[in-house]
Amino acid sequence: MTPVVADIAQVARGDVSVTSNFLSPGVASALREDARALLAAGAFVGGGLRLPVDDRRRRRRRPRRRRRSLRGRGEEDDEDGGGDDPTTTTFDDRTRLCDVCGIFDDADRHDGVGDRDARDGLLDVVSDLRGMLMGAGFEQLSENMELQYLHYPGGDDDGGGGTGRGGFYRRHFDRTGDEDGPLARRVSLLLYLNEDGWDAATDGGMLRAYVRPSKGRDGKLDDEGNFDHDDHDDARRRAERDVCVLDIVPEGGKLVLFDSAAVEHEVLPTQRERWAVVGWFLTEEGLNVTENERRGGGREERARRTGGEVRTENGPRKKKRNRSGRKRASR
Ligand SMILES: O=C(O)CCC(=O)C(=O)O
Ligand SMILES: [Fe+2]
Repeated sequence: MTPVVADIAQVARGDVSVTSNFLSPGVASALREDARALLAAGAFVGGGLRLPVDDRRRRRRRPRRRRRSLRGRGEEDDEDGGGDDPTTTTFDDRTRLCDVCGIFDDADRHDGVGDRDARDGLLDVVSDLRGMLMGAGFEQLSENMELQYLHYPGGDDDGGGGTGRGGFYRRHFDRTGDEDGPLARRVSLLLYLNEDGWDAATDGGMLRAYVRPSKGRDGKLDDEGNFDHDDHDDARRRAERDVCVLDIVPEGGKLVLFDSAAVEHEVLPTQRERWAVVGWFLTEEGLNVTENERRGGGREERARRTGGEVRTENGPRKKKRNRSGRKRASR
């Protein structure tokens, strides 16, 4: 059987790579059942986004920083700076409503719960993806990464743990530039674990991505034509311009990859229980330029999109800059 391969070049140029049926139905369902067992055992942290108390007003994303090496799989590298301590953290359920289970920590602490083999298989898949990304030019990805199960409750009538409020995650970047620590999120990974027959019209729960291929999220390229990942000024204002909206149906087995700093995204309210794995490949600050970006990127053929995603233009994308800074026509 030909392996299903994600289009990494899309990630390198700030686009979103979507691969349907990346996981077989059996693997997706084993992982979902593992996550379901962990949820039942209380391994998930419920509700909103965990924020340091003194950051409540700013509602800035300050994610938990539980990481572990894909190679070692034993030692844990915890840089969360507040983590589980209820005296220093609070929950912001206006930004996000979903339950989270850290695969390297929360799940591991629940020995004997769920399907360890399925989880180990997931780590192999993720490790292969890291190899693939590096083979395609993302040379400097750390062996440490973050990996979580996500569970978004359905609305009242989903018959599957509904709380009366459907889950969601408001518009955000996974990497904002405010994070502490030596490692930064470089590539975001999503693997959907939902049951068959997701109907976006009635179930909602789509991942909406705001894409500006080849431009970086602040619309600026440096002199070499690379994204400037460290310039986070004006991002929100610029994100409104020249943006291409991509709605992705969270079908079981689907893989989504994107540049954590370049692609703003949100999860639309879901009426149906929604399961996912989310992960971040990390890089040391300053080591995040890919071969593709060094070569200029953005010239590859737009790869076929699988899974029936809907792409709509929010206004024309008129100009792009090439490596020498001159404008060229849009694709
Ligand atoms: O559940 C999803 O589709 C996206 C989750 C997400 O954006 C995140 O955890 O940062
Ligand atoms: Fe995200």
